[in-house]
Amino acid sequence: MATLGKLLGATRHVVGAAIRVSQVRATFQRGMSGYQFESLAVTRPREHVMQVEMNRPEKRNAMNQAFWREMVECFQAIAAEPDIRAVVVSGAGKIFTAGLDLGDTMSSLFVEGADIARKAIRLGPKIRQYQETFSVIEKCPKPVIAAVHSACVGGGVDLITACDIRLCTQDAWFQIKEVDIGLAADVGTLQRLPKVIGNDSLARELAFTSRRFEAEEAKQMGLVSRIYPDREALLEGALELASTIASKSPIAVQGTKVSMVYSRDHPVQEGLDHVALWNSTMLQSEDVVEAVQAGMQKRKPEFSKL
Ligand SMILES: CCC/C=C/C=C/C(=O)SCCNC(=O)CCNC(=O)[C@H](O)C(C)(C)COP(=O)(O)OP(=O)(O)OC[C@H]1O[C@@H](n2cnc3c(N)ncnc32)[C@H](O)[C@@H]1OP(=O)(O)O
Repeated sequence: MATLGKLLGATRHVVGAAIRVSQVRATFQRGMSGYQFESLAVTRPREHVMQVEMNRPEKRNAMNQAFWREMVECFQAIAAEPDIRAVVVSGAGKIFTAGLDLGDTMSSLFVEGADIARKAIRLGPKIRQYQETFSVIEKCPKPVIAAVHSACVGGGVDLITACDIRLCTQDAWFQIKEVDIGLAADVGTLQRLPKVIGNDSLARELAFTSRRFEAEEAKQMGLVSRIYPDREALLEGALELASTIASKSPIAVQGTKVSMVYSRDHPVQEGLDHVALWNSTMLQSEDVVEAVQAGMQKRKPEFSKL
């Protein structure tokens, strides 16, 4: 009974997501003109691939209030784009990101209220809203690749741990900086990093000390999977990887992401039940026939829009 309840819960989650996606699709079916943002530059550099670039280079891509809001709008729109199959997230200018905007966003955390409880009741939803800025990446069924060059500070680590794949340049460095500004990190690093690197002790060390670590160590711990000599090579590598992913069946790739995200947070049997339910529909896709036939005929498969 408990398993059935969980499966029904999972199904409701999937159906709920589909309804939200169709609502957003209605809003964003305006092609690239729907992707005009203040803090982000959104382009389609390759077929089926979107690049989302944090775009406040003069402020080192510090995460201001527009950013926290626009990332949600942007990724909800991407989730609903039938022709987009993979995403690259990058930073414009000198560094990837300096994390939380210590002016604009920091001041939004000082809320009005007659007493501490009333202030807390206002602040709680704001923190949850900021959490959604990165959770939306994880909820987007399309694989998201973080391409990190130079500094990735504070909120930057929260952001990249919500991505599916992380790549960086040789000169990249990372810092879970929150304790240095008097905060427990609260938008994803503490929850996701130990799972990403599979080393709880190291995750705690980095979070307690805010020790800066470099590309080689990031690769050794499993935070990034590849290191490139410079930003140009990094972006080329990230886009190439995104194109490879985009050449596969979108039904298969998105089912894989949804299943891996679900399985990370559930026991093996629940993950197996979830993917069995998922595939009882998705295995009936025309993509299975097309992928198998293309393989037999030694040709490139063609998959239709979602
Ligand atoms: C509910 C909240 C959830 C989120 C929590 C997140 C928490 C965090 O992210 S904690 C980490 C906060 N970030 C920092 O402490 C980093 C501060 N910045 C730096 O240390 C340096 O800027 C950096 C090493 C990243 C880059 O150094 P560089 O020499 O290349 O640049 P600067 O000359 O220092 O800065 C250039 C201009 O950018 C502005 N700027 C840089 N970082 C921030 C920031 N975090 N917030 C706002 N503005 C930032 C800096 O003021 C300069 O502006 P200007 O003086 O107008 O030229």
